[in-house]
Amino acid sequence: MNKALLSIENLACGYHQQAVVKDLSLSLAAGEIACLLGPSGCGKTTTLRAIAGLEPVSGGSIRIGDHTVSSLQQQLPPEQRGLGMVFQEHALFPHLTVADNVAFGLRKLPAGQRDERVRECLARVRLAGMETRYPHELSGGQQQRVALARALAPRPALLLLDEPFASLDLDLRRQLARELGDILREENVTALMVTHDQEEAFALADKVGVMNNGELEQWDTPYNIYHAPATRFVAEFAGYGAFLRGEVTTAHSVLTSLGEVSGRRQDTLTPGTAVDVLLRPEDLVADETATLALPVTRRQFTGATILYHLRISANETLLCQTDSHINVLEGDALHVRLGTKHLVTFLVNSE
Ligand SMILES: Nc1ncnc2c1ncn2[C@@H]1O[C@H](COP(=O)(O)OP(=O)(O)OP(=O)(O)O)[C@@H](O)[C@H]1O
Repeated sequence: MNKALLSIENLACGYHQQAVVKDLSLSLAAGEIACLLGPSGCGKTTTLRAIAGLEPVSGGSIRIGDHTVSSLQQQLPPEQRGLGMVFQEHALFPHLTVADNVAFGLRKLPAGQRDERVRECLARVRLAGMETRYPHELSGGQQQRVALARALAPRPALLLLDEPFASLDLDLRRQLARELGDILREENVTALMVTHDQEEAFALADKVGVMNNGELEQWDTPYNIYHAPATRFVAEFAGYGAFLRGEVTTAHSVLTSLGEVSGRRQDTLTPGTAVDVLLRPEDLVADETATLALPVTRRQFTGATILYHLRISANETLLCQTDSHINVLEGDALHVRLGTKHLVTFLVNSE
């Protein structure tokens, strides 16, 4: 395991005496890419701003490398933190060319090295040849690439990105998010990005943090966030799923209205305990030979797949994702069997 490049302990910060980020701790190793995910207003941007040194902290500490950059006792100015930043709005200098924008943080380098690094960074973001253009002569996606090249050029220890593609349309956003992962890894930069988009976070990040109401509910690999959510909130926020009420029977099973649901359980609950079992769309397998047939209340066609909403009772619905060759209409029944490999359970009425 690499040494922590960013380490936050019990961070608290807010505005006008109001706590916005509460007791947040996380650690990011050198070279890792992480995403902060969470609903609007949960404190993602405030966390990023605190790391950048743009907001004072009211408790806890932030370390970058070997230095404490924020605590109650000290607050290093943003420009001394060795950070790069990319924001949602392009924030390029409109009167400077692409090359001069990228060179902005390289003023201390000799001209030859500076030009070389500008060329290298523009090639990295696939904008070679655009050096003499001005920002207004670029598309929104190209402007964000320039902003990325500018932030990367001085080789920051840590790159902070706040919804860098939010103003772009979905296709371009997904494409840039994919490329961003490659670019960051080629540059070997440690990065923390704020996003609303769970798919973007899963595709890009080594670590994902899910925030809710100022608290970090889980900081983990994308796989664990999806398959081993620590809380109901994380379970519901990070992907489709539904809960099925049941009762623990053995270490490997829960009895529900659909029969025994079995798989490895992570919890240590005793038989007889009432639980809600999380069932992701892939935990239900469409199977013509299955005896269980559930009415389709809604179908979401995506092209390659169909997400079926299946009614179990007046207040219980399950989801099943199939390839789109399995084409059942709303109102008809889909034959399914349970295909759980592991069980994620939450105590009834727990958070
Ligand atoms: N400068 C400010 N002064 C006062 N309150 C603020 C300020 N900036 C943010 N807030 C409040 O702090 C809370 C967290 O805001 P923040 O921008 O960190 O959330 P977020 O998770 O990034 O949201 P979004 O995804 O919508 O950008 C919100 O309730 C917001 O209204």
